Amino acid sequence: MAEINPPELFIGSDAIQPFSQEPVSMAEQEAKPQIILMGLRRCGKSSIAQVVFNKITPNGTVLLESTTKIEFTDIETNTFLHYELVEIPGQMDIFESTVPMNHEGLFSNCDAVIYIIDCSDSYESALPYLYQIVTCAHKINPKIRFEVFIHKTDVLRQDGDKLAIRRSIYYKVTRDLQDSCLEAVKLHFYLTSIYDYSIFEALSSVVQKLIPELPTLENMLNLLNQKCRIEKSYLFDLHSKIYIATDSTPLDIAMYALVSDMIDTVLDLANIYDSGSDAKDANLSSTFELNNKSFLFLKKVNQYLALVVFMTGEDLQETSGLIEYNFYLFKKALENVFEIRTRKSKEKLL
Ligand SMILES: Nc1nc2c(ncn2[C@@H]2O[C@H](COP(=O)(O)OP(=O)(O)OP(=O)(O)O)[C@@H](O)[C@H]2O)c(=O)[nH]1
Repeated sequence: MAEINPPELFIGSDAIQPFSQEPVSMAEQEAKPQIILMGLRRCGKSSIAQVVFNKITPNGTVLLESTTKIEFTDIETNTFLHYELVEIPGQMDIFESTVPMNHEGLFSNCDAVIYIIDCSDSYESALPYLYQIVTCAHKINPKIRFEVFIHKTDVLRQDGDKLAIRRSIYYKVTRDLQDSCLEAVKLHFYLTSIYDYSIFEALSSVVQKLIPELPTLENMLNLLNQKCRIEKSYLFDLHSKIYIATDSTPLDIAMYALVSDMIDTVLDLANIYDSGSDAKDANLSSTFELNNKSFLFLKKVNQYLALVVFMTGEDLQETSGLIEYNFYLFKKALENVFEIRTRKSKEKLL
């Protein structure tokens, strides 16, 4: 199978092939990755899905009714991110034989399990079910990744309390797995809440792992940073506000919050002044000037994705030409990566 080489970036567009977005076939759709959302009753599964993907306000989730059957949601929000979210109701024990879809079928096709623990309740009661899921799912499909969201952290006032709970859960879970000789199974822990940006950040980390081109995208963003003296850059999915890639510098949650607010503002304004023309929409860009000569610059790269960068100490008037040119090359390179992906998945199906 041909390897994906990083596209030739920032040296001119001659080497880059034109972008073609062809319809996805049935077989390709079936191959999409699957993420399972699990946890005890009322831990917050539906709320997370509704807030992130359906734009319900966090307060609006208070009235959500308990889920009674397994829910499958196809999430295709951009060219790189197409997966299925499967929500298992908290009242359903998937290890019971009466459940409509048995756990073997469930885990054998799944890429990641997100297990949600309500830390506002007695979180220890959620640990035996987590242990049961990890041991069983790992046996059926050793490739599954386990992501644990320690959720509703907004109810904990002190950062110290959040870290103490995380430490305690981590310690108990790893000890139980070690006792079962399963220390090789790695779990990732996140502190989340729908009342702040932590849930978007955690989901970004989870879904990024589903994108095989992630190292290439990271490389491209690193190169862009170098060429334009950018401090931080993100490739955002505009619909869900999940970022599908960022450069290799450390992530700052305050910066993420700022970028996220910027996207909301720009999209709201774009909706108000929308001319209805696709061409205008595709060229959408915006600059926010912050304190101390720093800037946030957003530019749409296609219908779903936007590149957002943070710069300090630059005179934007002077550098705007350089940025525009490199953004253009970035966009072309991205199209190239997507084309390689489409070609590879077609080859796989032959
Ligand atoms: N404080 C706080 N409450 C939350 C958060 N996320 C969800 N909730 C609340 O938790 C309650 C239960 O949320 P659901 O999303 O219905 O829980 P669920 O896991 O889907 O429940 P089942 O369908 O019974 O499995 C709701 O009242 C939500 O408003 C959060 O981050 N913080």
